[in-house]
Amino acid sequence: MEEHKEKLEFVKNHIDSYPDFPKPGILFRDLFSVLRNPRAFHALQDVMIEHVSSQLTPKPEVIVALDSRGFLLGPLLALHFHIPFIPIRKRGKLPGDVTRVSFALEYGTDIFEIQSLSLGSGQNVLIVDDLLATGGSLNAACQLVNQLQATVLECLVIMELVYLKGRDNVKAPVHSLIQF
Ligand SMILES: O=P(O)(O)OC[C@H]1O[C@H](OP(=O)(O)OP(=O)(O)O)[C@H](O)[C@@H]1O
Ligand SMILES: Nc1ncnc2[nH]cnc12
Repeated sequence: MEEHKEKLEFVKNHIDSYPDFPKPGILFRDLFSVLRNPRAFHALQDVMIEHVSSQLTPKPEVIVALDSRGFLLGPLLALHFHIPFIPIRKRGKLPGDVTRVSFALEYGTDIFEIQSLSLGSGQNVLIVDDLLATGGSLNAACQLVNQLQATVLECLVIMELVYLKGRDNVKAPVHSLIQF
């Protein structure tokens, strides 16, 4: 437990912050500054795996992650737990039959898509992303999972911008490892 906290603190200390990026008024929290440091990236992987192993029941059957920074994280869990990795992508990037939803961002609007054959009815899904801001992205992801008749066990994010109250907009349990 102490070790878990120390690893989280270590990761937090490696998150760089950029005021007024990409727009005035946004304080951008940069996941890439963690990935740049192999010890910090490893600590991040450890705390994600520990969370799923010790705090999440039932266990996920599928990892779904969000375009694009979620793609750096979801596969770490999918490989570790030997379960499928499924992407949710911004519009027009996925081939075949897709299920679609539009949503609002902290700085704009967008459309998310998932391949319709990628989830089975009743599957337990863990959704992974780097950051929770307004919650628009994660809630859209939950809608897509639900449209395919699967169940969102939890949305796991590395960083939560608590002051934006984004978790109130997500109709599924949210767990954040680091809060700002
Ligand atoms: O809680 P929200 O207000 O929805 O914002 C959070 C989302 O915003 C960022 O992605 P972005 O859309 O900037 O895309 P990127 O990962 O491709 O940079 C971030 O990686 C989350 O996915
Ligand atoms: N403040 C922020 N920092 C990094 N990514 C974000 N996505 C939405 N808001 C963000």
